[in-house]
Amino acid sequence: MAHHPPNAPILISSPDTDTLLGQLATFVVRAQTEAIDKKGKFTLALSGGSLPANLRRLIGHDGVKWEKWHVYYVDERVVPLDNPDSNHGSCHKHLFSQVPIPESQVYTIDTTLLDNLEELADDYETKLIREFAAKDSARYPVFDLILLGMGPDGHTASLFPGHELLNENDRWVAYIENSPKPPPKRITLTYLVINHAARVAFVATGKEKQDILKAVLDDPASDLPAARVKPYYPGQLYWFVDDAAAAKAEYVRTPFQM
Ligand SMILES: O=C(O)[C@H](O)[C@@H](O)[C@H](O)[C@H](O)COP(=O)(O)O
Repeated sequence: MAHHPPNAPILISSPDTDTLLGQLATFVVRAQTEAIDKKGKFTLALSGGSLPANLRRLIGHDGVKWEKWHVYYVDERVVPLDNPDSNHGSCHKHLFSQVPIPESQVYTIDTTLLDNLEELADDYETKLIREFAAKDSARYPVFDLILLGMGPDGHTASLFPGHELLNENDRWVAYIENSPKPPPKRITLTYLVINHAARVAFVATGKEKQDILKAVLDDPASDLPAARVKPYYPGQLYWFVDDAAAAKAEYVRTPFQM
């Protein structure tokens, strides 16, 4: 596949969390509707951290077709699904337990493999291959939407500054045993997957993200993990942030079209 340069990221900054979460929900529903119109389903990958709770405005939102959703995890902590650290556990608690999404369309890690990280990552990769590679002969999975968070060190997914996984150029799903953010054992989608998505959106709030957001958005040469998210054309990157997180960034803002 010939790769075109990435589109410039679109930064949407909201005065408060409520506005931000309402816009985020509208954005997700638009992506969903476009995907369903095109191919009858919506493929989505979700992060952990604050993201699952930040999707709460989707509950009861007009136009959500939960039965068409196919949900994967951007990264997952290698713990049982009912462990408080589990990203699936968090998504289940904040969202999926409250909406009619078919359980079989939420793709969790295989918890019989918790003691074998390599097999666990391979198994999750096989789930992606089943979803994406079987139907069209695409070389990479093309998610309709990938939702990311960013840590104050610039990490995203379980891709941490200076870590060897930043250069993973082969696997779609990789494992990490020494994550600096606990818990240490995780699996993560790699840039091969993230940068082939149709849309990628970061959600970042609060003043503890000010400096890192400036570093990522204002320096086109930044090689921080979050700055390496550059979806290939025609993929588009969005940043949904609040004014507290955006306070130091000079990057141009785009008003959200309701
Ligand atoms: O499983 C994880 O730990 C996440 O996927 C991670 O990449 C997260 O998105 C960031 O650390 C931001 O977390 P917050 O949104 O909570 O700041």
